Amino acid sequence: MTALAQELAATMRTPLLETRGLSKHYALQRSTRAWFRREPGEVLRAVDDVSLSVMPGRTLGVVGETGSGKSTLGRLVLRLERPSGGQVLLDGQDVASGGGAMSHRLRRDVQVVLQDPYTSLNPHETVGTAIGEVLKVTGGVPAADRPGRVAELLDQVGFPSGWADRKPGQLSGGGRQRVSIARALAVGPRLLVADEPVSALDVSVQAQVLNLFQRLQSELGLAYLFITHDLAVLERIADDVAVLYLGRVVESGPAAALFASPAHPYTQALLAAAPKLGRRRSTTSAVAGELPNPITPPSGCTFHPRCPAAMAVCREVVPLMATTPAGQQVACHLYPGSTPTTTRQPHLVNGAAAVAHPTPSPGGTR
Ligand SMILES: Nc1ncnc2c1ncn2[C@@H]1O[C@H](COP(=O)(O)OP(=O)(O)OP(=O)(O)O)[C@@H](O)[C@H]1O
Repeated sequence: MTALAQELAATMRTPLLETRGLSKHYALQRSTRAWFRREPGEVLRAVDDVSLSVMPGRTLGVVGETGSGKSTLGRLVLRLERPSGGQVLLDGQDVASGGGAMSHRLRRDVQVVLQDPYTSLNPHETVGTAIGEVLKVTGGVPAADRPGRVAELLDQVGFPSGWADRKPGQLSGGGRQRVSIARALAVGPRLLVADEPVSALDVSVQAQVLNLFQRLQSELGLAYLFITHDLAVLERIADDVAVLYLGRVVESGPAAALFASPAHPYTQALLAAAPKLGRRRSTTSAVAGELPNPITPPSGCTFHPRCPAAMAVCREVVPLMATTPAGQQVACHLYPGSTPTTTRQPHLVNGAAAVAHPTPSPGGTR
């Protein structure tokens, strides 16, 4: 193998983006603490010890009910919030210890597409101006070349170049989402963090925008961290999936294995309730029982009060990640390897220090 081929092979094995034991714990306000009878120092664990990786050119889907920590995870990856613990790595390098150069690289390499592009688009500005502004700020494209580059970007997202003169109000929801994708592409990213990018769209338009994401991935080699509450969307677009419940990953693995044989009872319930893409379903919880208050999470496995397979151990002990025969990682006492040995149990009562981590799977998530 030539040196170049070896370097290329190593690049393909290194995750573009990785989180290791990433956590975000929010301090509780004094009044909230008093109301819920929590002690000073107790926190809301929005994201708790999450380890994931996104390989170049692949899509990692993150799914979970409202309040499971998906958006917080996205903000942590984008460094819009500081983590309480753990690391975010870009090409294997810790972004927190990489100084200004690393922050600059993160801003260039990782861009975001949000659910509601209206909030980020100026209603008085034309589409062309909105995209041109990004080219101006990020540099690299001389002023004279910007209109041509804007036309190219509009073409890439499926717009006629004549639409550069339109304003956001003259576009449909799908059209505005295309503009926000074009703006993200203007920076030249390698990864898009897409936070519920199709949730606000009509079902017919959802499919078109997902097609666009897929086409851009194959044309530009983009990777996606695709955040959604809707498993049907991930079935269409994800290579790997991580399922979040109350801030923790309960199952992850290759999408094909996870959809064929979901291992965790929570994933099974989400999947049973998920419609096929193209049929609208309510955004209220699809899983029996209510999502517990994250300020007072259940002990042991936090899913146990809603779990049809709950056992006594589930009320007491936080499950470790185990590997299923099909290759998923799952944190559930139903699987050998998830229940820690008695010598380790003192560390594993919910709310205590970090739980041991599995080693990365070659599939991209863990
Ligand atoms: N700035 C904050 N301060 C305190 N708590 C927060 C803050 N941001 C988020 N949370 C809490 O963290 C938890 C996770 O919220 P997050 O928005 O990440 O979930 P989500 O899965 O994205 O939900 P949704 O689908 O509704 O956006 C929730 O309990 C939320 O109330």
